[in-house]
Amino acid sequence: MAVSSTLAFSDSIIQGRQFCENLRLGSYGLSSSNNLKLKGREPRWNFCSMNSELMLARLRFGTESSRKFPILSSLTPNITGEVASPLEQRVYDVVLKRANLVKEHQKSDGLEMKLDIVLPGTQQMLNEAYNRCGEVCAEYAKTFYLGTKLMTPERRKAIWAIYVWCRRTDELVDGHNASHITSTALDKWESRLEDIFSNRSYDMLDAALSDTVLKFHVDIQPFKDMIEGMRMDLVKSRYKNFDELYLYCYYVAGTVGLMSVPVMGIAPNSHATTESVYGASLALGIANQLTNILRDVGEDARRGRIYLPQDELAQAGLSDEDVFEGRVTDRWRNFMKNQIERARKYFEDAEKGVTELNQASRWPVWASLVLYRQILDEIEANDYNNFTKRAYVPKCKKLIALPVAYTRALIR
Ligand SMILES: CC(C)=CCC/C(C)=C/CC/C(C)=C/CC/C(C)=C/COP(=O)(O)OP(=O)(O)O
Repeated sequence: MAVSSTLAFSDSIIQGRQFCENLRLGSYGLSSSNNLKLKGREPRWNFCSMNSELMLARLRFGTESSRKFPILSSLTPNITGEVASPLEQRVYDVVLKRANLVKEHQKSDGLEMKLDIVLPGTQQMLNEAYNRCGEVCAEYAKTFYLGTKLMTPERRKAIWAIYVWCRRTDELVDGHNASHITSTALDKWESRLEDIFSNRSYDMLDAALSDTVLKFHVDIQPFKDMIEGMRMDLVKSRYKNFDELYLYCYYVAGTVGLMSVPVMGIAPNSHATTESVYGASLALGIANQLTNILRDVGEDARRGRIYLPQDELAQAGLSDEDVFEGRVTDRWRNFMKNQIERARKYFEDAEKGVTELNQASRWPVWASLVLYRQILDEIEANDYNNFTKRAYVPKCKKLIALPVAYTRALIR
């Protein structure tokens, strides 16, 4: 099983690699220019920093998500006149749009899922494609895969297809061929994505995603935004403040939450607003990514990257050199405590949304939430040495977490 799924995924990576290679060589009719300036890109880089009081408040309370976005329910200025920063506002606009789209579709067809008439033969090919997506998911995200087994077959297959696309996208910048990847390659990946959404596929894994996005009315924007995150990763190795980091986390992980909600489905008896459920899914993506960043500080530093807010490092009396040297000092411990607190707040925001999902979708989400959050406990247990020690959740703790997650999934 492991071998065949590795092979299955290797195939897809090889196809992806071939695709990258073709892009590099310009054989898709594009020049292989390395020019990183992208059409329409500039406005995205117009990062606005927060005012210093707001930043201090953030540091004191750990996170702004619950304070400024009480599950993102309102963006009106609060009594002190604070509003979300333009970056967060922009991310939230995406959340609102996604939620409205879902509402419109629910009104128009009364179903979350569109049922299509499929030509004979196509269904068999699609089943094979979905099975391959399942194999990839089983190989690379074992626990999550296990959880998806509890979902309805249609939803489970759709989640696999989305997972595989995200994995392939990530492989472009993180995989073996990463050093060859240019923004032009990402432009081509994006136009391939547009083809997928217009029901034109390059390979069977694309075909599975095409089928999924049509059936579940999944919108293209979060997928495009994820590619934007990869573009960001190509050119950026420092983040001035949490605002910048937040946008990066949205691009590479918050988007996964937004892609998944239409498939996971909101419980029919839920009284929560669609926006709040999307907000929670975004929060889970952000929480996961922040945790991932905190776990991988040492590994990233060895690649010359620091995914930590530079201004907060400076306020803690730390510099890039401290991170590169990897000394665990009291300053570092204090800095880490604040970062962990912030990540936990995002997990808390996410929790409120999990209970609103369809019953069968809750377990995998709870399981991944509980397990990923435990990485933060392990960083603490390692006395904040995330330079040379990798925080991981031991198997026994994972095994305990699964029934806990299952029980939580039963409760509304
Ligand atoms: C909460 C609600 C309402 C819905 C849930 C919506 C979902 C599924 C959100 C999850 C988003 C998610 C899984 C984001 C990816 C985050 C992340 C950091 C993934 C890390 O992936 P790998 O790099 O493979 O991880 P490891 O390095 O730990 O193996």
